[in-house]
Amino acid sequence: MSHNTNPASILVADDDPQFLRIIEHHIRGWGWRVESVLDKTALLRRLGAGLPGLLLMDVRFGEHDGLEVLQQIQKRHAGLKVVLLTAFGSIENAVAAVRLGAVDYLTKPVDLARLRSVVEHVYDEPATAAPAPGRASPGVNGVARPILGESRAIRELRALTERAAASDCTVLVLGESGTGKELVARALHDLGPRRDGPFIPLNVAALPRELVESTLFGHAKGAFTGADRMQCGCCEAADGGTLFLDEIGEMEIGLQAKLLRFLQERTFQRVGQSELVRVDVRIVAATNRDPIEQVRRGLLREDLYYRLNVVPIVAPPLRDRREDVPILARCFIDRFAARSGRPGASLSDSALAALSEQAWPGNVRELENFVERLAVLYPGPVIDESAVRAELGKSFTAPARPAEPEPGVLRPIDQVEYQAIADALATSRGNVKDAAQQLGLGQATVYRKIKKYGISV
Ligand SMILES: Nc1ncnc2c1ncn2[C@@H]1O[C@H](COP(=O)(O)OP(=O)(O)OP(=O)(O)O)[C@@H](O)[C@H]1O
Repeated sequence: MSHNTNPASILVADDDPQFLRIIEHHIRGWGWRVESVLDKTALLRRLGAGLPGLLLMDVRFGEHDGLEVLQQIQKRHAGLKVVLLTAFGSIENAVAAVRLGAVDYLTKPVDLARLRSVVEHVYDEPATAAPAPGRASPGVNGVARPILGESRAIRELRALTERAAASDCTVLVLGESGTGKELVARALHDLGPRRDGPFIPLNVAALPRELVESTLFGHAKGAFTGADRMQCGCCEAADGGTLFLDEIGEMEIGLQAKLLRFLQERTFQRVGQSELVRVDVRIVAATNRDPIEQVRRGLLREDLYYRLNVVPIVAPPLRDRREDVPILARCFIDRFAARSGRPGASLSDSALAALSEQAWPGNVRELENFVERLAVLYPGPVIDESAVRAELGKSFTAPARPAEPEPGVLRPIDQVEYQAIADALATSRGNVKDAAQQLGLGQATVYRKIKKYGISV
């Protein structure tokens, strides 16, 4: 069946109206058009009227099994891009979804930063920047999400990423938060021999510690309370593809020993099972900490570090390659404009120069968020230097806060944490390093919380 495609829209299918409201709000805020459907009949009807650019669908969809629905709609609408939402920890569904042709999966509760990056990855047009001259293969700039920049550091990073992709070796991606480590990991997958296999990211820091092992290796039925059936983990999900272990520095030292064994032998045991499972997986790991310092402090096993560090790739901070700021900012404004149906929006040369002066402690992610904020707040066709300066000059503005509680009234810990972080960022005028110092937390932790609560700096 052929249909009109409306590539500028995202369709969300979930039977929870409250979830839909929240998710729609965020997706719309990032500039895409979004619609939602609450049941299978509405979904099929909606797809019959024209295909969205992307369908986000819950694996448990009313009384229907989302995987069956996925199969049905893929038969009718070949080429429709689907991202499945699965319950926390039910990685098995994710495996099945990817095998059935879903382009990616997300676990619920949805991490908004990850949702956004998945949607962007699936959605945005490839190669905004021209490929480097003389490159024969599509190369890093020909993949769905190009690594942009023309600074020497970025050109070297691209060349190294392409070479490492071809070799299938284990790669450790290092760099501060927001420098593009996940982008490099995806490029390694997309350009390598496993590109047709799954790319399975696992953010170690985003999981409660006690769930990391079973999410990674799966578990047997009855392995722990609530394990009512056997489940596969990310290692199995990534069979034939790439497993991306993000924030590896946060993994518990005991589990690091098991990961090491897996790296050496490519076999592992599901939690609660003695049987060995063998898979064929490429490992890419990333950390925003200094691994040598972590080893020195006894937080990262030295033998694991050497195993992972076969090819290190360092993503440089944006402040060391300011010449890339205009290229990135132009791409972000084009992308945002295209998504939100406002083609033609641009940044003046002096606006770009003003952006290039900044240090961007949150790196490319911070620049991306800032440019989007400009695009939303200054709808004229050309955003000029005064707009940039006005926004830069504003002290950090916290998003609408929850109402102040009565003294002595207990609040959920998330709310307390949110408030503390928002306050620290307000006092430090958005400087994450200072805020982290005030809070007695590591910078990486503060960035993670900023992502978690969707705070804009
Ligand atoms: N060189 C680049 N070209 C284009 N986009 C980039 C580049 N570097 C980073 N980005 C964009 O910046 C955002 C952050 O990048 P990414 O998530 O890869 O960073 P990260 O280093 O993995 O961050 P974290 O350590 O916080 O997980 C993403 O939206 C990514 O697409």
